[in-house]
Amino acid sequence: MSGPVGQPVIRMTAMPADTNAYGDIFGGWLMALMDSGAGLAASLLCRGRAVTIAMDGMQFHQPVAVGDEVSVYAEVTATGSSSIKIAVEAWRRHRHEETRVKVTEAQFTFVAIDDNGRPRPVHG
Ligand SMILES: CCCCCCCCCCCCCCCC(=O)SCCNC(=O)CCNC(=O)[C@H](O)C(C)(C)COP(=O)(O)OP(=O)(O)OC[C@H]1O[C@@H](n2cnc3c(N)ncnc32)[C@H](O)[C@@H]1OP(=O)(O)O
Repeated sequence: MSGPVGQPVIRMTAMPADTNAYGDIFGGWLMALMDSGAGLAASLLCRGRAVTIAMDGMQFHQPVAVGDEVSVYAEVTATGSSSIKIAVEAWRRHRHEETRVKVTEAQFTFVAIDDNGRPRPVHG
């Protein structure tokens, strides 16, 4: 299996407070982590504020367990006038092992915005 896309942007340990009633880590926790990671990539590229406008193709391949190391990777795949498309993946690693497994992926679209919350050019 090939490795993660792009650059590492966030690394966290999954904690008991992040679980659902069955003891699995909430999908929403992973989505929030991925959104934050994509936001870092978007803000760096546009050198300012950027907001999420779309999240497409979210796939949860495998569950995440309490204690796992969860790493988020992001890669800018395209830019428009004000929009930025970012491929994001989350990978888990059991804290006692080296093997990493991709658990989640999605395509995020961010829009660079100005001080009035309106779209602005990504570059400039
Ligand atoms: C320095 C100290 C700071 C401290 C601070 C720290 C902060 C540390 C936290 C950071 C955390 C960040 C990561 C979380 C980021 C959120 O959680 S953001 C919150 C959730 N998102 C929102 O609230 C956004 C709500 N939406 C909006 O405000 C408006 O839709 C927008 C984004 C301003 C866009 O306005 P609009 O009139 O719809 O714009 P429009 O011109 O039609 O389209 C703009 C672009 O979006 C594209 N687009 C429109 N719809 C779609 C769609 N469905 N799919 C794909 N593309 C689309 C268009 O094609 C266009 O692209 P370009 O051709 O310009 O490239």
